Amino acid sequence: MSADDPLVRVEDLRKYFWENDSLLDRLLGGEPVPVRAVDGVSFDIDPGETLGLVGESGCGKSTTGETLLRLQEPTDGDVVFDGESVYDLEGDALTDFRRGAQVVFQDPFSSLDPRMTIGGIVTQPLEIHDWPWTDPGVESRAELRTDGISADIVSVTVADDVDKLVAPVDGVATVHVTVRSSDVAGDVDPDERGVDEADGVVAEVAEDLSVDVERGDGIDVRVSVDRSTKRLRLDRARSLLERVGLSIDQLDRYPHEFSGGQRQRIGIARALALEPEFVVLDEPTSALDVSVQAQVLNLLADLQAEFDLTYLLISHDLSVIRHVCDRVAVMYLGEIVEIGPVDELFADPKHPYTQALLDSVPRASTDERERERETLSGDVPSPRDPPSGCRFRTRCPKVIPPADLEIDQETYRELMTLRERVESRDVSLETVGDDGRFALENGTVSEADVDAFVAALKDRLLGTELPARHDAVVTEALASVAVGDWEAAADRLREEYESVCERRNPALDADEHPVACHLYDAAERRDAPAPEH
Ligand SMILES: Nc1ncnc2c1ncn2[C@@H]1O[C@H](COP(=O)(O)OP(=O)(O)OP(=O)(O)O)[C@@H](O)[C@H]1O
Repeated sequence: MSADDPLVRVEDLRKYFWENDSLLDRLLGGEPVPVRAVDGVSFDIDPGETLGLVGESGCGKSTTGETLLRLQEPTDGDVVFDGESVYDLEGDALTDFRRGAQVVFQDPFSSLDPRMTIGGIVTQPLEIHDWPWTDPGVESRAELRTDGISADIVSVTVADDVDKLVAPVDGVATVHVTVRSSDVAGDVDPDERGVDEADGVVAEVAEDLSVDVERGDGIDVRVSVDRSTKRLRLDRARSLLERVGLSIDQLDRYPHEFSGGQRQRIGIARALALEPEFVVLDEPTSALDVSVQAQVLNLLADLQAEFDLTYLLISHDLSVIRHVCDRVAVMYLGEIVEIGPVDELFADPKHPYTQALLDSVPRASTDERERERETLSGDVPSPRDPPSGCRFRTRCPKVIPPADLEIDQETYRELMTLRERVESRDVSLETVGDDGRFALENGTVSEADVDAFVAALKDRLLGTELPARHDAVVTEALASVAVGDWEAAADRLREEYESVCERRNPALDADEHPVACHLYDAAERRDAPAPEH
């Protein structure tokens, strides 16, 4: 892996779920229909970077995080971590990946085992991964400094297993030893680990190791790890808890004795226990009080700087993303629709979905406040049966009308919603008109009633009066509905109003700040309203 390579590369990742097919589906014997939770997602995360993944609930964010950590097996695609395909890893290489890539879950209440003490929770990954590790191939070495004593008479022995506590560089674990005469060293606490005094000589070791000094013909210094494995693990848990802002005398307490924010700190300490390079933060602050959220986000930022961490931050909350991320990927129904640097994406959101999401966040600047406001209405469609073409088109306030259709966006949106309802037969004919005015037989009104029925139906389904041309098309389509021919109605409306957005799924363009929307592809832009917002 070269210095410019991303730490994580996600390539056309797909994760489909089949297991939720209902009994009815199975009885009807149709082909199983998968939930396409993640449907062809690609992005990179550079070392030290925080990439945000944002979108409404159910868009596939958590499934993306879990699949790229190999907590779920992918349906297709690849994830390359540190230059190697995650799904090809086996044995030690897989164990190393499990150590190096960790997760912090949303809910600190359910992600901590209530029967375990905090000490047990934070030391558990250390036990599972048999920490501390020592490698017989690693050479142990001392770097000696002396003060008031000649280095020639000092001999230092370093135990082979100091790599348990000293990270080796290029196969060498180096410990830093200082030997001074007591005159220059001043007072020494003999109980402190890492310091020893004998016959007017003080030896100190900079790392978290033990040191013994003896004076005979010369000065003999021995550096070792003199604690049991259990002790080392508890010491590490203590220092981690301290680092995340908890008191070290809380090791024997249970999760229910802590607040939500403290529990999330415990979850973070657990995730960092094995010194990972990469952490997926899945809604790390969503379950917390607003007052605590910023503290936890600041802690995560401090830890990232201190330990060179790379983050994927999953959140539905754009204000959290803005606070922490370098870049952000916007996800809708299993796909990435826009990805770019966080400042650019907030100042100049391109995709109508991103624009709509941003409209739900309080504005920071007047410029942004003055942007045309669009609201995001309706629910995310089912990932079992996503809309054809652009998946956002059923809710998009900027869906592109056919080129020859002179129509304002509001009217077009209304007609597209009408089409959706006709296509899914989501119109109750029984309740049209005044009570009992129209008698329906087999879902059909009598021929004499068709005109009145269509007028009443139009009143019900449309908020505004349509221009004559469109009124004629809708009247024709609804007349088919009145006689039970839903297919003819749907065909008539499609023939007139079909959008490029439903014919083709736009791909992310190759821009610095890529977006997947037909408003931005050159061919469509000629016909479409300008994409400004
Ligand atoms: N094990 C599963 N079996 C079947 N469907 C699943 C499974 N896990 C997730 N899904 C479905 O996959 C889609 C994506 O879910 P996912 O949890 O990844 O979305 P999300 O964006 O993280 O939402 P949230 O913020 O609510 O967790 C949803 O429709 C969800 O119901």
